[in-house]
Amino acid sequence: MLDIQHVTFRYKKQNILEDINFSVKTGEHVSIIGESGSGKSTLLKLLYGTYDLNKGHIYWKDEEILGPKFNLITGPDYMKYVAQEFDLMPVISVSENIGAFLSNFYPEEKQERIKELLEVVELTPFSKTKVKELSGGQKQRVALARAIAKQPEVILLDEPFSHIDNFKKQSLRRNLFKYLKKKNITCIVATHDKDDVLSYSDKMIVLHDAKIIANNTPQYLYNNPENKLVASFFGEFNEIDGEMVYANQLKVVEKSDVIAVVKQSYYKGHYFLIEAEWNEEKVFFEHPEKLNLNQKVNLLIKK
Ligand SMILES: Nc1ncnc2c1ncn2[C@@H]1O[C@H](COP(=O)(O)OP(=O)(O)OP(=O)(O)O)[C@@H](O)[C@H]1O
Repeated sequence: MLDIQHVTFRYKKQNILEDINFSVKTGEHVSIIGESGSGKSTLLKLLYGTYDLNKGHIYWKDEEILGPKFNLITGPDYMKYVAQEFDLMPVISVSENIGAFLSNFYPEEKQERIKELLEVVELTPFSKTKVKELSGGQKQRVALARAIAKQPEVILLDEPFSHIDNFKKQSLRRNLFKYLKKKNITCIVATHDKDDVLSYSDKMIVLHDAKIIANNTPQYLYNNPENKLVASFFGEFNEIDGEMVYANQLKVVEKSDVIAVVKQSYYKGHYFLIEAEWNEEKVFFEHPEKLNLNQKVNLLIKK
């Protein structure tokens, strides 16, 4: 178990993280979300032992994770951290980068392992390409493969698919997260992308104003978004009488007391997102067809 106890951290005078407490069981997949600058990357760096804590403790099993005051080399050997800037060797090939930390005493096993990892990140055709000749997204995939090459007990991923195009992202995400679950690797992901969270995370931690404001399963937080920050992570929403109502929970009906005036229809593929005005406020709802400007519609919440 990874145990984070009363962690407080500041870069200069301002607390970036304040009294942070949570635990992650072995093999669990946890997402850290929050606005830009809320401290997600900093938290991953603290888990990796990059900085000394101002207060608190971090343990993996019975071992305390300590910062540079106590360790010459950052990062325990059972942990891997894939930062937003990947630290690869540009003039050697993709395969050589992935295999860089694998033992040369077992050359056949090493080649087998590299082959398996190339398949996980879908880079088999690039195995002999020099890393400096790859695109940003391809480099990110090499960094991910390299991080899991030696099978860490814990992997920390900072925006792991940020450079990867939508064509590849879905399958890569499935491959990687399935692989980590199969190998029982504990995984902590800092992300802005709900698709990283909804189908894969056991828990989701929300950071705001240096604190954890929610820590629960994605299903629970989706169904009970207590505040705007959580609701906005999952999609377009309205605040109606203090309650968060997703755009897909607001329906056009024959009769209701809520009469809104359509202002805009946005094409979204299998539906339109409609922006309308009600009581001089904007409301958003989903509708199967485009609606006309200034058309009046009756709305009802249906959860
Ligand atoms: N090395 C540093 N020195 C001083 N302040 C820093 C340093 N790194 C980050 N910060 C500040 O700490 C805060 C948290 O930054 P952090 O990178 O952890 O946020 P984040 O949630 O990961 O953001 P993003 O989603 O944009 O990646 C920000 O206000 C940032 O400016």
